[in-house]
Amino acid sequence: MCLPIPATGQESVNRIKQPGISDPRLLLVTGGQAVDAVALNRQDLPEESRYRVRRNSAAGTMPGGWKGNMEMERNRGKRHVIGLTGSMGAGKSAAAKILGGYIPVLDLDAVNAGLLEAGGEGSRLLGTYAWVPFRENGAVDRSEMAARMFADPVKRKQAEGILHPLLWNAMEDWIQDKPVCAVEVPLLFETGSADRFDSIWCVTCRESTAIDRLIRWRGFTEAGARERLQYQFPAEKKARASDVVLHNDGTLDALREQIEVALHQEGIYECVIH
Ligand SMILES: CC(C)(COP(=O)(O)OP(=O)(O)OC[C@H]1O[C@@H](n2cnc3c(N)ncnc32)[C@H](O)[C@@H]1O)[C@@H](O)C(=O)NCCC(=O)NCCS
Ligand SMILES: Nc1ncnc2c1ncn2[C@@H]1O[C@H](COP(=O)(O)OP(=O)(O)OP(=O)(O)O)[C@@H](O)[C@H]1O
Repeated sequence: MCLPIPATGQESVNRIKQPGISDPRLLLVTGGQAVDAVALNRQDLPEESRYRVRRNSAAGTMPGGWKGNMEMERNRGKRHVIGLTGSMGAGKSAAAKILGGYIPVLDLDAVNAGLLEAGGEGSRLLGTYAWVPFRENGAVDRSEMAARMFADPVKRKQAEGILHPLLWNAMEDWIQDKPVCAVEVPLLFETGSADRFDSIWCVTCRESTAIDRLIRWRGFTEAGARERLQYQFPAEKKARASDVVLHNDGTLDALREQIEVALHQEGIYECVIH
């Protein structure tokens, strides 16, 4: 798949042809189109060899000329991990699905669900607390667990104390062989984890939109949605602390457009095969 470069495509073509960037393995731009990670993924190469990201020193701007290319050369091999966050119902998973068309994305809620399955490490460790509800098959009963956890701060802290370290371990393992990737982390700021990421993207929308979605698509009652949201930072606080804000009150196409712009801004379309 190719990402169109709206304004600076031709510049990119020219810059990459400048002397000094003579590495024949650079595979960047063809006729105003940047070859992105997906295109490179189609190559028959081991994953870690497919693409590298260049971080722009002027974060949030389009790649900046010759100096930018020098930096790309220097940063070759540096891993780039995006933390994708936002309040519940804002559309993180919807954004993750779109982003997953370009780079690998890990969903920590899905990892958590696996940990709570029968025989999962989370189920095993949570079994030390008598209040944790289990199904007959040995899996944690997530809906009852949510009811108990969110009604009692001590229980919530106990569960988080067991599950969060397991989630971070799973994430660290997963990102190891991913030069460019994203991780969907609902409680990124609440857990003080910003430093784990090279850039943070926040999906945001009006609270009423999020609550409507949670009622309509996720089976929440309004009270249930509001209860869980009260344990998360306000959406504006998350947005203020993020590098990229994706506004998701509109259509999924509008969300996709913003994601594509953000991929350009972070230089993720500038790829090299090494
Ligand atoms: C409470 C549990 C059992 C509910 O499971 P369920 O399948 O209903 O929901 P799921 O895990 O898909 O989470 C949905 C959303 O709930 C919110 N949420 C989950 N845990 C928490 C929490 N501890 N505090 C605030 N919000 C939370 C997030 O926005 C998340 O995206 C589960 O979320 C859980 O085990 N939570 C504790 C682990 C955790 O903190 N996960 C988030 C990691 S960043
Ligand atoms: N722009 C949109 N237009 C229509 N539906 C949307 C849009 N964004 C998200 N949705 C839908 O709203 C619901 C909630 O979105 P999503 O699951 O992505 O939120 P989330 O932030 O991941 O929530 P959680 O924290 O619970 O995982 C989903 O059913 C999703 O398909």
